[in-house]
Amino acid sequence: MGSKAGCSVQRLFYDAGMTRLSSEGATPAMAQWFTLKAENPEALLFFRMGDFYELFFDDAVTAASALDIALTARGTHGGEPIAMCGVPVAAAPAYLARLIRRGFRVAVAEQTEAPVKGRPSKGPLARAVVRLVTPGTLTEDELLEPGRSNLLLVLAGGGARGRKAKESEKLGAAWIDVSTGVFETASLSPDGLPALLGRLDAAEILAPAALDLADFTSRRAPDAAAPSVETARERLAAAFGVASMDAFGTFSDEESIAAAMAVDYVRRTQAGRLPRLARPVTQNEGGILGIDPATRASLDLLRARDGGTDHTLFAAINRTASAAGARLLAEWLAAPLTQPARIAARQAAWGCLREQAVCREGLRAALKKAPDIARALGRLSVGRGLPRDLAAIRDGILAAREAGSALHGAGGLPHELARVGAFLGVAGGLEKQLRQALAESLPARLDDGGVIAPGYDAELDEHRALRDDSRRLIAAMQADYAARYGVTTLKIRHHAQLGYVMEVPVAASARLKDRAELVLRQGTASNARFVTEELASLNTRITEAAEQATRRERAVFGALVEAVLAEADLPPLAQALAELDVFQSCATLAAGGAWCTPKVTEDTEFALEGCRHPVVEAALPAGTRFTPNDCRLPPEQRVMLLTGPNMAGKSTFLRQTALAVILAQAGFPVAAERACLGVVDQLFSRVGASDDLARGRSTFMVEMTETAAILNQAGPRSLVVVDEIGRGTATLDGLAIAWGVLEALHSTVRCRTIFATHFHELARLVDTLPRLSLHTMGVREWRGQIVFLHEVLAGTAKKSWGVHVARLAGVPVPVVERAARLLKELERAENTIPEPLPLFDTQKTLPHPPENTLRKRIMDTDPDSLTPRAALELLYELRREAERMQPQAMAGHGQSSPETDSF
Ligand SMILES: Nc1ncnc2c1ncn2[C@@H]1O[C@H](COP(=O)(O)OP(=O)(O)OP(=O)(O)O)[C@@H](O)[C@H]1O
Repeated sequence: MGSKAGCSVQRLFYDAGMTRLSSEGATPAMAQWFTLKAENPEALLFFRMGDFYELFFDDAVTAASALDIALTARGTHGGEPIAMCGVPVAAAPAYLARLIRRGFRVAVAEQTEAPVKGRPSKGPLARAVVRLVTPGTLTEDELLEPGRSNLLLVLAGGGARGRKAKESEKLGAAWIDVSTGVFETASLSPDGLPALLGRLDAAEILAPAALDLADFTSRRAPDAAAPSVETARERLAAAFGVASMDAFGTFSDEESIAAAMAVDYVRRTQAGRLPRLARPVTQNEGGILGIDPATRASLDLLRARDGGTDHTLFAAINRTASAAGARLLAEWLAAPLTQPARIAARQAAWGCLREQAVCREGLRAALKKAPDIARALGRLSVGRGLPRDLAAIRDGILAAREAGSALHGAGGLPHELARVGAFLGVAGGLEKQLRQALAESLPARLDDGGVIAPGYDAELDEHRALRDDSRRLIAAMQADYAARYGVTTLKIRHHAQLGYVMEVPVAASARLKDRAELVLRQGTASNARFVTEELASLNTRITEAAEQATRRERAVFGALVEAVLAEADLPPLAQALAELDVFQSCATLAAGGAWCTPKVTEDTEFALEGCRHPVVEAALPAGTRFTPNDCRLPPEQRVMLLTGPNMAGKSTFLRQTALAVILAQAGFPVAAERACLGVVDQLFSRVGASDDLARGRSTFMVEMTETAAILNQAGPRSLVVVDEIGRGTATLDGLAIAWGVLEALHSTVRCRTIFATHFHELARLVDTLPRLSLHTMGVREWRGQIVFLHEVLAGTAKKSWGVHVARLAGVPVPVVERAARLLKELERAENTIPEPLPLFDTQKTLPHPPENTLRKRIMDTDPDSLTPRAALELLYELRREAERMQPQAMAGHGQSSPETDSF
């Protein structure tokens, strides 16, 4: 959602377009348009005219282009034609969805007054904006993804009141899912903002202009003024009908301001009506595993790097049976826990179901039938409820009861299951009432009639009988008139303006023109239409009966909605069903075999046995087996240096280790034979190149910024998995950087680390870094080719096999051959430097001047006192110096050979 393109179009359009227009000289209807547009300058205005929503001026130009619909003109304003386009009301949801997905906001202006028949109107019908549709405040099924939350996030602080954000300044965050009523808040430091943004993946973000939203900038909502903390607390208390917010917990000042702004924004988008919101729950920042956006992006948790959802961790583990269950699974996967006790409680819940196949199947069957109670409640609470939403509540309560019977068949339930199980039998009275009230076959909309079952409401039955009786009267009257006037083809029809009329063919009408009781009202080429006093009175009776039936049906529907909204047990029931679905999903996954229950502890152990990458495993071609690997990072060897050829499976190994942590701490099964993990507080994964050219940062700059973030933020309880640090720059600079980073992770940050690299020189660090272990990806050479074993073994890779991989990838043969020869040459040159490095021999390659300080340093160095690192550093300095002093000689390396010329 929220494409950058969409937003820039929008911004351009508001800046350049609307502000220069004046309503002077507008027709009354256009004056109305100007008023409504001025109230909603940041939105496209859908202006209801009959059966169409029309858009005018720049709104029309923008919408026509975004929706690929015809742009026309209607009348003039200020001497210029008024641009116009429109969408039929019946098709509006699909058009709205397209606009919202492109990041637009849409204000829907309806006619709030009905035209009165027979009374000419004095001016345009009254219109008002009844809804501001924005990406983060949706309730309609057509506009929402069933299995994903749709959040509005509001941030306060960090300059909310004109101050510049300071490192120490706390931010307040509040997020609401209008479609389900979820309302949560958090207080966080500015450092924690990227992780929160990545975790929530909000559809729309209201934030002070001073706050950098990085990759989420395109989801920014128009700025809004922040209230004072006193006003914020008063508004929140009023919204929830309590004397003070203290009743709900302790909220920081900024948290209260963010929460009040969120409530205000939602109220504004719903045209003054506040949807049913759960009371705000403050989230403890420390209770959730910190995963920054770059880590999320590199791990394909909920969305893959290609933007799809198929090849994701979520898709690999999802066995939920309901949309609400899928939403909660995604939420828990995005926010793994850090308290072993809470993790163990989730494990116990699904562990019990894994052992009880019959109960599990019963639950799945019941949950499959459970409609989305939370979203139905959300729509009903903002007055957009449909007949099917009431049916969803009825069927949801029933499905919950069925799930309850299946669950209680299991016996000896662990605490979490017993807790959710307690809600499954509630709201029986409401279910019975809805069962009696709703017709068997429901129309799509309330206005279509026939929602309430016959026999449920006596008054409604009475109006309906009268209305239906009148229909029988019409049939009788038609037969009577046909006989009386001797016209067998005579029909009594309803006409929009004339009401009921007697319609006869023109040929027969001549005979009737002298009948005094018949008044000719309309003639067409083929028919003549007459009215009579009898027909007029019938008209009144039928219209009144039908109107009364409609009114009464609406009232009964409204009363049912009230009853549903008053049922306090429904929101916890919906939550219980979702949780139960997540537990059964985990149990179903684990029961399929090959997934284990990890042991999550308070210490810093780390042992994965037979671990797999579930997404790579699922994508392997048929007949190919995934090779499981162990990963041990005990405190005494917590840093693993992993070398190995390209394509050997390093990235897969790194990612599967990070995914195992996420799954384990979300309380889910892990794709391994055994797992014992000391809880991780922050996870940093940098696997695979990325760049951010849109924000003016090169691949190397992104790599270094992310490396800096890891070194600044990681702590002893963190897990860092990094791949090819230093790859984006010159080899020697890259090696030097990788070297320094590895040392810092080992000795300063002291976190569990897997460091994958092609700089085999780093293996020498094992002599100086006591907690470093060396591992490599196994390969076998066979007839000049390499076979990847995908096994992680002790040791260091001898070479990178990059040229072989280039051949496999289809790089033209002459290039591969030339590369192979060059490689040999380079290796020979490298091998002329035996251990310990005889730096003194190379001095003769150095041109003098005698004042060359590097040369002097080399001359002064005692080779026996040289550590490998110091030796290497000197060597690299030496090489750089040589490059600088002998540009001509170095350039010779790049001269083309006959092979390359012929290529
Ligand atoms: N454990 C495994 N079992 C089976 N196949 C694997 C395994 N690990 C990786 N593969 C296969 O090998 C391919 C390459 O793996 P991966 O990208 O992890 O290699 P790499 O060493 O990181 O390569 P590079 O250094 O070029 O990035 C994967 O797409 C997958 O098909």
